[in-house]
Amino acid sequence: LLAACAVQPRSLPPSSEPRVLRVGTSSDYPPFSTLREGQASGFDAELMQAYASDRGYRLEWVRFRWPELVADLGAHRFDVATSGITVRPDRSLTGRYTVPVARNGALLLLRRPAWAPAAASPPEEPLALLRALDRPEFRLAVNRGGHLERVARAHFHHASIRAIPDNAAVREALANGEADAALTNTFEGPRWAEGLSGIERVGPFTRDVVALYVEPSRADLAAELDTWLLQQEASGALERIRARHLGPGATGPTATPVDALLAATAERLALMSRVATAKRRAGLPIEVPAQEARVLETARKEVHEAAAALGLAAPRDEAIITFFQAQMDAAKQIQLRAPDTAEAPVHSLDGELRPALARISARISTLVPRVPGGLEREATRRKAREELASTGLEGAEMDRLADALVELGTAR
Ligand SMILES: O=C(O)C(=O)C[C@]1(C(=O)O)C=C[C@@H](O)C=C1
Repeated sequence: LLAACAVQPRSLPPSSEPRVLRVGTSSDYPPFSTLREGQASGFDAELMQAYASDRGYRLEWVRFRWPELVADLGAHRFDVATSGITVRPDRSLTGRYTVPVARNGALLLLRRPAWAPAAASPPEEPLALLRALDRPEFRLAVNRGGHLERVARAHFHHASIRAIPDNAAVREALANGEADAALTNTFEGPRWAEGLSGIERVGPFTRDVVALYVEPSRADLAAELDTWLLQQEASGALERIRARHLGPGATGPTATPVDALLAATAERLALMSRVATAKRRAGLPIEVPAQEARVLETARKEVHEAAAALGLAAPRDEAIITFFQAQMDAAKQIQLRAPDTAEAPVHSLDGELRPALARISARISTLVPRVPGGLEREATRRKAREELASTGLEGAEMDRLADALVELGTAR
């Protein structure tokens, strides 16, 4: 535990003790988080201090190391983790994400080795260049244990990957020539490239979403953070914090009902290859009508509760059911297409996967009554195709989800 960062609550009377919020931070990831002498700075610090001040918390910063993030959250070492945490299915199994706070993508900073193909004009397609570089003599540095190490291992099978526990040392390895390339992202990459010569930027070649990562039992905290983040996006305050710290690498807005619903849909679908694996191992069918009925009934109930709490009219039940049925029909398509790989991790359907799906569905339910009326169908379809691009859904399947989303705003 590191020194506390006291914030005077505005919303509590002066006599009452502010509630303590323990915030996990990697502290090594500018522009998100830097921690010096107990004082946090960066995007997360400003965001969380504004939240604490609005909602009457005193912040306590708790340092985590990337490889231990999931275990630390599971062990209740903090209430919420920040630090530019990418939404990823293995993390969805353990914690609760908030609505997204930023988007980004993986970027390779490359000092092209002599053996590599010469730079082409126009530049070669990023993924084709990555394939050409994937040879044993290619030395790639990456932060150990975080999202980017996964990206590195997914794209490079032959290269020599140096996974370094200290993020700052990753840039250093590129700077001093120990590595031919460093894998970074659109937030960090531009800073890392400053002062380095002969460096090319390759990508971005993934589309990722960043959110706050909440301890799984704290549904109350996750809902309060979501409400607050949606308000900050609507008022323009979140965009100003993004602009101050993240620059053009972060493409907002993200904390709107539509963006957040599409992000939740992508997060839900990203779990489906694991659901398919669990079912194959257990000899269970992909379609489980009894489970679908439970999901629909819970959704209907949760949407009505959320609408009542927000003082908003819920969409008609028919529109709620159509939207959630579209989620499950898409889920079944992804399961059908999921490759059967022997080394895929096997998770418990009832112990891990369905509880994780239920947490995401609960977030979807609180967003449904907030979907505005009058959404433009074609624009919503285009947005859905961007946000769901990596899910493996086909165009018509994404359109169906987009149309059901538009209907939520119309059917009141
Ligand atoms: O829980 C399951 O068995 C799943 O496969 C997930 C899911 C869903 O999307 O919630 C999808 C298809 C099934 O028919 C039931 C539910």
